[in-house]
Amino acid sequence: MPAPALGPGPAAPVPKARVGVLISGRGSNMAALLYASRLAGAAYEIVLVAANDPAAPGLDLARAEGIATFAHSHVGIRRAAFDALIDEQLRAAGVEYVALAGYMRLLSRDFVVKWQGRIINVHPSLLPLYKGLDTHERAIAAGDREAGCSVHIVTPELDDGPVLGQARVAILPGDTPDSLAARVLIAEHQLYPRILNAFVAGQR
Ligand SMILES: Nc1nc2c(c(=O)[nH]1)N[C@@H](CN(C=O)c1ccc(C(=O)N[C@@H](CCC(=O)O)C(=O)O)cc1)CN2
Ligand SMILES: NCC(=O)N[C@@H]1O[C@H](COP(=O)([O-])[O-])[C@@H](O)[C@H]1O
Repeated sequence: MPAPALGPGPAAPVPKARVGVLISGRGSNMAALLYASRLAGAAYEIVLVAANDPAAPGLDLARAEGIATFAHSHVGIRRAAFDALIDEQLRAAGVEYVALAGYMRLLSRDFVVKWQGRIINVHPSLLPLYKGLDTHERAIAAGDREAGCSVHIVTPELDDGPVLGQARVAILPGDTPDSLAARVLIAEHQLYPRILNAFVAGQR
């Protein structure tokens, strides 16, 4: 009796997309991306967390979780030169996609063009409403009934790229910018990992 023909065998695992996260502060969105990347079936892994402030608390969290980090102050360095420093670190780490997570620096055109189509950002408003900073103050001052967050493609213009996903959050009577920000942050932590996963999976 001839031995049964061996099938092709188990498919080779699809390598996970290598993601670099840029932060400036506490890094709660970075943490949400990191923990989601460890769930079964995640299409990405975080291979570097970089910050423009060596004192960013998110760096301690990343290091404690075994993620490589890079930090350098941007103060006194021309924007394009600083971005080139970040770019060098991202490429050295083999990063394929960049996720901005509370990164509070406008990126230079040269940097964005180099990463165009592979760099996304989470923004605390329902774009195109309230690009830039102080989004919750502005929504409350305008008397809006709802706020929220957006994940968008990063382009050279500020918060102007195509929106990949949004989550809406009701503005409650008596809301302050801080109380609203706290609820929008919950929505960000749910939206961002889902969008990043779909984004990298759709390009594999
Ligand atoms: N070229 C781009 N760069 C960045 C984008 C983008 O869409 N295109 N998104 C921002 C994220 N962001 C809001 O979501 C944002 C970050 C920073 C600023 C800003 O005005 N920064 C000042 C410094 C402010 C400070 O240090 O407190 C600056 O860079 O001079 C606005 C919006 C990330 N970058
Ligand atoms: N314009 C960029 C911007 O305002 N980003 C916002 O900064 C916070 C960072 O929190 P985190 O460091 O805990 O992720 C987040 O709410 C993010 O949407």
